[in-house]
Amino acid sequence: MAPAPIFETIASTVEAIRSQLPDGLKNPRVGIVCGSGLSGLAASMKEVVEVAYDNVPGFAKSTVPGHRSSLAFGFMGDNQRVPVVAMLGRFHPYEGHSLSTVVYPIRVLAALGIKDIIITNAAGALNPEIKVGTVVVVRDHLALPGLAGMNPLLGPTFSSTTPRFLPVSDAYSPALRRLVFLAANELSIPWSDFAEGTYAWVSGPTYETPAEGRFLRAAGADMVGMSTVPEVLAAREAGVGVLVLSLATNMVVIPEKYRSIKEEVEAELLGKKVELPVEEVVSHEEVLLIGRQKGEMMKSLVEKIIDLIPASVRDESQK
Ligand SMILES: O=P(O)(O)O[C@H]1O[C@H](CO)[C@@H](O)[C@H]1O
Ligand code: HPA
Repeated sequence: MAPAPIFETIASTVEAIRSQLPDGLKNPRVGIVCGSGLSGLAASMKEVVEVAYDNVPGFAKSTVPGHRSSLAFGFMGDNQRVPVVAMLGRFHPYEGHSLSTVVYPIRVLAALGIKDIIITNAAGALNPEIKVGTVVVVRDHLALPGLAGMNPLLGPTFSSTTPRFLPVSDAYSPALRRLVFLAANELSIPWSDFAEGTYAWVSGPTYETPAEGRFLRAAGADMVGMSTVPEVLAAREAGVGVLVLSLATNMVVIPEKYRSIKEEVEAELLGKKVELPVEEVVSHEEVLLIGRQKGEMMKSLVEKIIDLIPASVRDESQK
């Protein structure tokens, strides 16, 4: 038997999810994707109902430390009571998930009715002016796997109304990006904690070599990570407004000059004292640590942004 078209599968997933929710939460307006170590973003939600990915047909399980595997539904906002859904844990291709599995939850969230999505991630900073702990409001991306043939939208179009050729030059909503800075101002978060930039998507799971880091920087990227872009593409395909917040959890190791083992050995042979450089490497533990340190600020920020999304804007499907 031919597999069911993807939108039919999604419709049955949506039905399965809604059957586990009270009426007020069946139609969330805003989606949130929690990046590595950022599952606490959903902690300010009220009247939370958690649905484990195990109980959602078509959802995989996240295998990455710092990612949980459930959807949290609840209300957010001080001024408004906005029904939201947060993905506590995402899927990455490097875990062995296909791109269609990676974007499946986004398509489901869109079918549940979200109008906007706030996608967060932990990422390495390529731009030396971006310090660890900075929140980078993403305004563009460089999808290396996508350019090389790994695009989640490859294949038959999602539905008869889905555009075959999706423009993505406008993928990152200026209206939503603006709200980040208004929210930061209201919360008195120092302006210096924010930057704007381009996110490079790489497949991972290896972190970058110095040459790769230099290459991405030269190509115009400010940040690099192993997620997000497939989700952005699926969200835009569904007409959902996208905001991406990248937390700089580490500097990508790009030494100004290579250590010369040849010179070191030569100096040693000549009896000279050799200062050995400290070799830096990135670790996922470091990534999670910064996520934990900045988690509270990110949580307040996301909550405030959701509060600031005017109902009129929230209910427009295209921005
Ligand atoms: O992008 P998120 O899921 O936040 O996680 C980032 O952190 C992990 C590497 O430390 C990678 O998965 C990278 O993409
Ligand atoms: N490179 C790629 N992905 C990442 C990094 C990095 O330095 N930090 C967190 N995710």
